[in-house]
Parts: sequence; C-alpha cells; structure tokens
Amino acid sequence: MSKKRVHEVAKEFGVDNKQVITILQQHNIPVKTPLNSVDDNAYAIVKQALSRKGETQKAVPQQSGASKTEAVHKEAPKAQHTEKQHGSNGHKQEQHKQGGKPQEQKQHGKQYNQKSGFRHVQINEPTNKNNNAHGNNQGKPQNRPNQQTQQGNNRPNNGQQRQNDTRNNDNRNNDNRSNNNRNNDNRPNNNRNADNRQNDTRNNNQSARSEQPNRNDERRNKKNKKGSQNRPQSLLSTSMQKKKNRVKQRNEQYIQHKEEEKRKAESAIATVIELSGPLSVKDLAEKMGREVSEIIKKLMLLGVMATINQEVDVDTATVVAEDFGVEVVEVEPDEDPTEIQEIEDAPETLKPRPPVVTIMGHVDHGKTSLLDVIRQTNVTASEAGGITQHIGAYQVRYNDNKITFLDTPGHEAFTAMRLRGAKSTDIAVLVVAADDGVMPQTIEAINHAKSAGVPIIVAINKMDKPGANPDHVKQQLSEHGIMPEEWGGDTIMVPVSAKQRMGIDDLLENILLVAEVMELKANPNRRAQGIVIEAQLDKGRGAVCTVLVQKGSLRVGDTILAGTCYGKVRAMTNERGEKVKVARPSMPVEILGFSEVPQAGEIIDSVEDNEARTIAEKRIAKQRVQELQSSHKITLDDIFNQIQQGELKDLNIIIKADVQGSVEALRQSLESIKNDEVRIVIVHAAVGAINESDIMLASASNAIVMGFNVRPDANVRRVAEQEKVDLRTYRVIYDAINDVESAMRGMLSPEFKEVVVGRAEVRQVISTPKAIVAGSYVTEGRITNDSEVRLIRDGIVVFEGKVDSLRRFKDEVKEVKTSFECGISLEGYRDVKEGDVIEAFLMEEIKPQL
Ligand SMILES: Nc1nc2c(ncn2[C@@H]2O[C@H](COP(=O)(O)OP(=O)(O)OP(=O)(O)O)[C@@H](O)[C@H]2O)c(=O)[nH]1
Repeated sequence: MSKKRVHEVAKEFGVDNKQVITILQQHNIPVKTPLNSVDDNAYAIVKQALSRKGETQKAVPQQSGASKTEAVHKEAPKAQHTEKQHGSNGHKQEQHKQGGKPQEQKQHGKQYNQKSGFRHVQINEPTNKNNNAHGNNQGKPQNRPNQQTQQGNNRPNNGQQRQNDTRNNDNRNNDNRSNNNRNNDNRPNNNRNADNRQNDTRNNNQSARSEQPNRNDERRNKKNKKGSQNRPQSLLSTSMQKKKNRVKQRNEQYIQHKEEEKRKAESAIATVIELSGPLSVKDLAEKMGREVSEIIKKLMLLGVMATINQEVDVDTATVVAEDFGVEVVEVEPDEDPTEIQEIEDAPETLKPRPPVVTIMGHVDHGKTSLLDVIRQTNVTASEAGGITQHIGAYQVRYNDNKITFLDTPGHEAFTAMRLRGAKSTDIAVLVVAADDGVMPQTIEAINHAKSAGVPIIVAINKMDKPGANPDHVKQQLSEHGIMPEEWGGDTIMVPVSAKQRMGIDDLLENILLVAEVMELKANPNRRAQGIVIEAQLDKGRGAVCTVLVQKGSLRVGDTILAGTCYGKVRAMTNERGEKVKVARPSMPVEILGFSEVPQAGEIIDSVEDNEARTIAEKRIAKQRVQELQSSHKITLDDIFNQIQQGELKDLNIIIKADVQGSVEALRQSLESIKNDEVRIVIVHAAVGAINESDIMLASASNAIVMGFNVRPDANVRRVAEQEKVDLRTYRVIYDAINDVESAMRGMLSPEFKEVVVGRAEVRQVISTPKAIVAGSYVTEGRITNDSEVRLIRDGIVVFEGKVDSLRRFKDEVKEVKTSFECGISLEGYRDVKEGDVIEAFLMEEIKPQL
C-alpha cells in the first residue's frame, strides 16, 4: 500500500486528524501534523484502534445504569489506553445520546427526588478514574456514580461513605483487571479493600509504564472537571430547567416593569412647566416628565453639549421645552432657605443716619492724603510702596454731623473693592489732580459710581501745584457726562489741596448738603445688617473684621452670620480703637467673634442663635453645588466662547495674602489679564501664610504660588524646592501683576533673585531710650548688619527694611551665625514682638546668559 497522510486516514475513518495523531503518538509513531505520512503498520494500528473504539461506543448505549460503567470496563486491557484517551469523548457521546432520551432522564430525576439521600445519577467514569489515579476524594460528589452503580447492581445500599469509597476503588481497580475479575463484587468489603491495595500498586506500575497516555488522561480529566460535563446528567438537566424558568420569569418581570414605566412616563409628560431660574438637565427632564437622554439629545441638536448634572439657563431650558411642545411660565424663585428674609422698615421707624462716602480716583491723585487731612491722621507714610492697599473705614465728626468715609484704594488692582465701595456708598467723592486731569481710573470710577446710582462730588485736588488747571479738569469731566454746577450741570466740584489743607471745609459742607438732600435714613431699632469691609485672621484675636452697619444696631453678644461664617460678637472697636457696645447705622466697627474669616463684601446679618449655624451649613452645601456646577456651567453663549477659546492652555495660580481685600484684588487683576494663548486660572486664593498644603496643591495642579505680604517658613521653602514649585512673594500688588503679564508675554527676565541669608527668632523685646532691640536667636544661616531684613509675624510680613544695629552683648558686630544670640534693632521700626521672625536676605543679580 502506498503511504497515506494522516488527514487522509482520518477522512477514511471519519474521525478528526487529531484523533489519528493521538493514536499514532501513543504507539510511538512520530507524527505531528495531518500532513505527515503514515506507513502500513501505522495505518493498521489506527484502524485497529478506531474499530475497537467504534465497538465500545456501540456497546455503551446498550447498557443501562450501572452496566454502562461495566460496559466500559469490559474493554480489552490492550485497548485501555485508547479508552482512557477517549474517556471524556466517550462520556460526551454518552451524554449526547442520553440527551436525546428525556424520558429516561425524567425517571432518574424522579428517583432522585423520591429517595432522599439516594441519588440515582448517570455514570461518571472520568471522575472515577481520576479518583483512582490520585487517591480518593472522600465525601466529594464523585462518589455518587458508585452509589448508582450499587443500585444498578441491586446491591443493598447501606449509605455508608466508606463502603461507597471502597466501591469506587473497586470500580477503578476493575479497569486494570481482566474482564473475568470485574463482576466478582460479591466479596466482603475487607477482602475488597485488600484487593484495592493490591490494585493500587498495580495501578501505580501501570502509570509508570504508560506515563505519557496517563498524563494526557489527567489533563483531560482536569479539563472535564472544570466544565459541566462532569456533573451528573439529571442534575444538569434539572438545573438547566430551573435556569430556563428563572430567565423566563425575569423576562416577564422586565417587560412588566418597562410597560409600567412607559405608562408612568406618558401620564407624567407635562404640557406646562414653571421655571424660576437656571436648572440642571436632570431637573428639567423631571419637570417635563421626559427621559434625561431626550433632553440631552435635544440640547445637542441645539449645539449645547450638556451632561445630566450640568445647568442650563432659563432661555435654553425654554427653547428645549418649547421644542417638546411644553409651555414655559417664568415664576419668581422660591424662598431661598440660605437667605435671610428682608425686613421692610415702616417709614415711621426710620431715623436720619450719617452719609457713607467713598473716595475714588486715579492713582496718586491724593485720595489718601485728602482723607488723611479729614481724619487729621497720617497713614500714607506706613503704606508699602506708597499705595493704599486695604479698605479702611472711618467716621469723622464735622459741625456736629457725622460722615463715614470708606477709603478705597486708587490702584487698578482694587477695582473689585471700589465696585463694592460704590455699592455700600451714598456719595462718591471723585478726586482728580488739578495738574494731571482725568485719567483711566478716573473714568472707571465715574462708571462705577454711575452704575451704582451714587451721586458724585468732585474734589479737584493739588490746587496748590503750579500746573493746576481746574477748568481743564472740568472740561474733561464734562466730556464724560459730569457737568459742573456753574456750567449748568448738577455736579458739585470743589477745588482743594490736601497738602495745604485748603478747601476741606467746603468739601465736607457739600457732602453734608448732598446727604441732607438725599434724606438718608435707617431704622436703628431692628436686627443689624451691614457689609463686611475688610477681614483678616489675627493669631491672637482670631477673625478680625471691619463691618459697616447699614441697618439696625449691632451689639456685643449678637449672633452674626456673613456668608458661610458665623459667630457671636465678642468685642467691637471704632476707628480710634475705642471699645463700643452698640454700632448704629452708618457706623464702621471692627468686630471680633467670627469663627472663620468672612469674605470682604459679604452681607453680615445679626440672627437668632439657632439660625446662624443652620443657614451657614445650608449656604456651604449650596456653595458646593454651585462650585461643582460653575465649572461646567453651560449656556448657549458658552458654546461660542468655547469655540473661540480653542485649545487654551491654563496658567494656574495660587494666591495667598495677608488680608482678604488683597486676595481679591490680586485675583481680580490676574483674572483680568487677557491673553490669546494662556488663560489664568486661580486654583486657590486665601488669607494667611504660605503653608505646605499650598505647595502640595501647587505641585499637584502645576500652579505657581504668589504670596502678597506673606512669607513661607523654612520648611515650606524646602518643600517648594523639593516639589519644584515656583513660589513668588510680593509687597506691592502692581509688581505681582506686572510679573505675570511679562511672563505671559515671554518677557519675564528677572535681573535679581532674592536669596535668604538667615533667620532669627525674636525671644525678648528690650526697650532702650534710643531703639527697640529684638533679643534674637539665629535659627538658620546668618544675620549681617548690612543685609536687608523683613519682620515676619505669623507668616505675614509686617516690615521690610534694613538692620539699624546688630549686637552681641554690648558690641556692635558685622554678623551673627546660627545658634548664637544677638540684639537686632530695625531701621525706622519699633513694633517688634516676641515670636516674630527676622529674615535677612539679599538680592543677587542674575547674570544674563549669552
Ligand atoms: N502738591 C500736592 N501733593 C499732593 C496733594 N495731595 C496729595 N499729594 C501727593 O500726591 C502723592 C499721592 O498721594 P496719595 O494720597 O498717596 O494718593 P492716592 O490717590 O491715595 O494714591 P494711591 O493710594 O496710590 O491710590 C503723595 O506724594 C502726596 O503727598 C496736594 O494737594 N498737593
């Protein structure tokens, strides 16, 4: 016979190529692929093996119950390996055939149910073999087939596990014995156990001899174990039936549920909805009785990409609703539980109150000087950089009348505060330098005052200057809609000189005149309401807040609420530092008692004891929701903005400053910097020293840290270096803004870099006739008598200047190193306190790189 290939032989016998290969390999004939050739001898082997197998398969279905097991056992020993090899296949075939006999299965199932603890199941030949090969798995379900085998043989079932096990072994061992021995199971158990041991030994020997096929067996058996084939057939079928029933039941429930939902949805679809303000997509869907997905789809068609929690404005919501044929009725918003209800004061309760005046104008036109003259004090000298940086509020008395002044700073940086000043103000005094005329911030001030509906009195300052030209100023102002009285307009213009104290009375008289015409009144006998002018954290005193009372009277002991902060008024002082018990309308006071620092510009209310906390908590919750939504706030206009922005890159900034006013000023100024490529994002802005968590936040959000009048301590600086966070500190806001602007234009090239030389801790303050000496201990680096120093209190810079004298005991020294004590006095500064830190630094020039 000519040589055939494996696949041809397989085809001839109607079996898989793999099966033929396996048979040949078991006979040590080296074939690997279906293309390998097969000689006559090999062909005969395959033929013999397959014909035997065919007989086996034919024989099996003729058996029933236990005899099936035995039918397999009756195989000739020669063919054992083949049988083992195909054990699983044979088993599958059996299952397949049984699958076609539901009647038989049902019977088995019945028997199982009727005789509890007596399981009638199908053969589990592979498991038995497995047990034989690996010792016994007592108590495991593999025993079941043997119980059935026992039953099939009409043997008494005593239900004892041990016996079953023995029987298992018996069956297994029978595999290895001749057919003649197989059915002699009538021997006593003891004998059979002895037999088992013998057979085990034999099994082992056989295993050793046919290692290869046995390993294949094991693998197959393992594989079978994983699959359901190993489970008894009747169990399989009943569980399948149960599963089917469950699925059917679930499907029915699902359909019912869907129908119910549909019915509900149809009945819930609204034809008219009421809208009182922006609302989330989810809320809109609920109001309309529609699916959220329908709303989102409609928004998409309108060009608005919104998610379920995003907010849509009333206009957008109306368009969407109308598209669904739903009528929209705009209504007044519901009462907000986070708002304090306004009290309508009856006219008879109103009493005259002093006017609140804001001084506005361009930088350096003399606002502070003018107010200074009015207050008879001098604050200009102590202001860093000569620019007013905090709102101050003062009440002055003139001719038995009181006037409250809010000193709003003139620099552009304080636009936000100026705006707030105008809102809390009755009269705006616009200071215009007679020699300089109308400047950009003069116009801005006019616009703020106009938009707030506040009457303007113009103070034409610096009249003493040779170049003073009041007419030119009037001319310029009239061009901006501010017409002087003498020219037929309604604006009072008073020429003054802060320097020479000229025209001040005239100005004050005119303020009172305008106030009189305005008939400014308030009810002093009600709970207080006012505005937070300024707030900061003082280590010793806690939150310190300048408040302007606008209505009612604020008393020590009152429970107060401002934004999300609340507390009880512990103490109140006026602008002269005198303690006051009651603050009436238009009176500015500094109060202590807030648990946290409120935001400047916040409305402060005196409330019932139990109200404060509840409302504050509600406000915090509302704020959180708003914060979440604001980042994704979406309107139809927004889409256009986003397209315009294109791929914008963000410059993340963290702001820390000494007082809330500065925080806001810096934030406002930075955010107003416009640049096509970069958008400024204020990641965090707060009052207080720069701390480690600021640096970590900056590191995580890739932000720079800008400190204004605050300093990091040594540890924070170290962390910043480690995290490679750019940390910049400033004393003048203008410099900070300039830096950012230049950096964004790519023009930031610092010529000097600040290097901290050393730090000393003030441990004792010694007062001498000549100076205040800070008895200090150098904690790091060195302090030199020529270095520039800053005095830091609770992380806030309170002074920056030079060392006046540096002493060790009584001797003047040039420098003092770490771990030494010394006496330091500062040039022109006496307010040194224990616990302050003196930081010595020098400005190092950075050589331009060629
Ligand atoms: N000659 C003259 N100089 C004045 C007069 N008023 C103010 N100055 C000077 O103008 C400069 C600016 O004065 P400030 O009072 O600080 O001006 P400001 O508008 O408060 O400035 P900012 O706080 O920076 O907004 C100071 O050098 C004052 O001495 C005045 O009536 N005559």
